[in-house]
Amino acid sequence: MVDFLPKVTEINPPSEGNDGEDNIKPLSSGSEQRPLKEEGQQGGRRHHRRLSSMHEYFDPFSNAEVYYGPITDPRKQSKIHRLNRTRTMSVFNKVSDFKNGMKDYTLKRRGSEDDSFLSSQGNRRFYIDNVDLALDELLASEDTDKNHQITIEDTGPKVIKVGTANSNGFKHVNVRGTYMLSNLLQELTIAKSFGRHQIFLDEARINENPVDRLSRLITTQFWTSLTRRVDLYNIAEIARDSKIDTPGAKNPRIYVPYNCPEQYEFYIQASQMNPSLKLEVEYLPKDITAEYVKSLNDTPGLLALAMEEHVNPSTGERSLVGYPYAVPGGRFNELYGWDSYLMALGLIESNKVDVARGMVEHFIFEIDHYSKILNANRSYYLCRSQPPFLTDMALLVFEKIGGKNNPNAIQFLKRAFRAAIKEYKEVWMSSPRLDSLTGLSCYHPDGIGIPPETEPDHFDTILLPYAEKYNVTLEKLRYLYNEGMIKEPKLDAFFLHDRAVRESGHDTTYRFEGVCAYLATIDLNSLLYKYEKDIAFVIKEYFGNEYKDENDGTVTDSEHWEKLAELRKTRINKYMWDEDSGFFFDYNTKLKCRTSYESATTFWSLWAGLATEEQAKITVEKALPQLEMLGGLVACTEKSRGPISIDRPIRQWDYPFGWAPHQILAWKGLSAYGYQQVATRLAYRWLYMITKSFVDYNGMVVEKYDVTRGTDPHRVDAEYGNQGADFKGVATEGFGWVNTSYLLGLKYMNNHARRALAACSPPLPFFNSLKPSEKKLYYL
Ligand SMILES: OC[C@H]1O[C@H](O[C@H]2O[C@H](CO)[C@@H](O)[C@H](O)[C@H]2O)[C@H](O)[C@@H](O)[C@@H]1O
Ligand SMILES: [Ca+2]
Repeated sequence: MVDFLPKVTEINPPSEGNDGEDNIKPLSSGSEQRPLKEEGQQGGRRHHRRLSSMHEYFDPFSNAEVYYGPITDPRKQSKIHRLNRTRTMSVFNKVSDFKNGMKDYTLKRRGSEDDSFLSSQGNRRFYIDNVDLALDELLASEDTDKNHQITIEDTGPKVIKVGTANSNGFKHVNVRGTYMLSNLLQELTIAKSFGRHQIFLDEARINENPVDRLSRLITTQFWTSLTRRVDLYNIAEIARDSKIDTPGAKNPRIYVPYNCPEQYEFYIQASQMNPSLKLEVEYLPKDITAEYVKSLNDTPGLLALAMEEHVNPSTGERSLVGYPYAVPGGRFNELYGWDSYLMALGLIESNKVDVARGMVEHFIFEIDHYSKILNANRSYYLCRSQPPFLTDMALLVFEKIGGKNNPNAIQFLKRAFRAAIKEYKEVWMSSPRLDSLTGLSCYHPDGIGIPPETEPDHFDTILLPYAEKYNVTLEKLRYLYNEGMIKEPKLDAFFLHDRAVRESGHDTTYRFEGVCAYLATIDLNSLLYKYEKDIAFVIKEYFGNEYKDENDGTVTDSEHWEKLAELRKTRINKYMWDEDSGFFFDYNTKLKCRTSYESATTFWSLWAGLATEEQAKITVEKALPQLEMLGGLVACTEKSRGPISIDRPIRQWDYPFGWAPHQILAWKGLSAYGYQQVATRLAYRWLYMITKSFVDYNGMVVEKYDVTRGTDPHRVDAEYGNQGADFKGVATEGFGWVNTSYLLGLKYMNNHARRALAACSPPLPFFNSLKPSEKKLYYL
């Protein structure tokens, strides 16, 4: 057996005195210096292990489970593995000041850093003997604003001493700067979460190129943290929801479709196995009405999703287990509609096809049992959907699981397209979402009352005049209105549109306020065009060009769907295209006029492939300059958004905020029309912003960014704030669609751009520094 631990070598006691600089805090390996001992070793003789050889065995960038797993635990190594090689050790003559606990040092001389450390040529390691104490010391010294993160806003010394592995922690070196210190904080926090008290830490791990570090974390850690897979033991945890705070929301609850008795049994079994978790299991009725959904507002619950049967190979026992899926992150701890598509793109990029596939399975289940792809699988989302992407998602997964050469993949594709056709017809091409005059579709979900998942004060400005009118508190007003005890048609209209806004995924924006349900948006109609084209393709290729719809008995062929797509394209051009501005605008079906709100979703026409070459050119020439900001595409122009005031608060899907879905769809659309260089330029901007806040703000990756801010773009004080910013010590999830955008954006970057990103080179200086031939790569 190979031995992984260096041989224990006897050393002289370290000398008194400081090996470092003035006033630099040492990151203690204990208030008392505790050299590593052999397990079972008697006190008295101090031993020193030479540790640097472990590099040959441990990848500094391995996953946390490995890096902080038992094999690297200094306390366990003697039991597990030892290195079978020895090497001459440094011998230290001084006793470290660490034994005096943390204190300020007086610089005695400078050439005191661990020489072997300095000469170790990149294979440098730290040894931290007391992770808890080191964390406390690091935070006490560097987290001056006490938010458990080390950021550029902290005003600490920005340098701390860390013991070297070669010296068994007796000698130390300086770790400097926000980025390294915050990475140190992150690593210590992770080590602690693995129950580790002592660690070896490669310098390379906390000094890693930030582009590499972030993409590594997304691929190996963030997706894992965001992935859920229901089983008998975790359902109570998965069902928990931080969004609703009513007494009836205290216990976790799962709602099961009326015709899924196996699932009902499964959840009952789960609740009986651990009664202390108080999991409540309820059947849903066959007919799910808006009235019924409203009646669940105070007793919200998770909605059951697709499960597969597992057979235990040794016992033959059968059990259900959920298909895996990813949640967006932050407070959004359930399966979402369009987030799932956007995450699937990144998951596939990270070779996590099973999760992407699982989400398609869930969508098929949702269409079958809830008659739509849900906004998300919580009871309060039962009436509304989100932007539809199922056909593209299914095709992407299909290709990854073997495509036309795999009969199972073909079956999967057919099931997904049957569901998508049902969704297309029954959700998007039926009343109330279909506008029969134009033949275009609107976001227009059913529902009653105030959406319960929103932040409590979100509607205060709207509700206040009514509270005054009825001389009641806002809370009372909400109750009276939700229970239908007061009738206010204007509020009804407001909430009809508000629900539509939420169905659009763009909650909220002044583009949609008070009007959304009547708008045939360029977003939705581009997506439906893509559905029609994809359905035409799949019917031709995989259904023998004849599709019999079991639900309505119709038989259609590819040509039929091509015609539908052409028709929609004609209508979009007629009602939405504005050549003067270069935008596709939404069409107001009530007022029968085109709107003029300039939105980044105009690029969805390119993503779907419905714009002409000429329209794409005009879009690039005219619309793009209105939307291109420091950090990429902004959601809408400042002009369209209009002035902001106390009575007209800022909305998160408006200027100055930028969102990953807008970037991703625009990059793809532009590339498809030959504007790959424009996509590259936009991607550089977006990645720069993400990388910079990752570096400056303790590894933070958030839901959305202020694309006009150079310094702290993650700071978004709109509506429910920014998701992903609120963590202690280490961010473990990122945010789903931003994770994807980072991985996809990097595909546009050459080595030069990657290096510039790693150096956080701002877009303009970077673009200006390029040679003319290089500028072309960015359409400059
Ligand atoms: O709770 C308020 C709203 O939150 C969701 O919207 C936002 O997060 C979603 C998940 O990332 C995302 O799909 C959506 O585009 C965001 O605006 C939710 O979807 C809304 O229905 C909800 O009211
Ligand atoms: Ca801080």
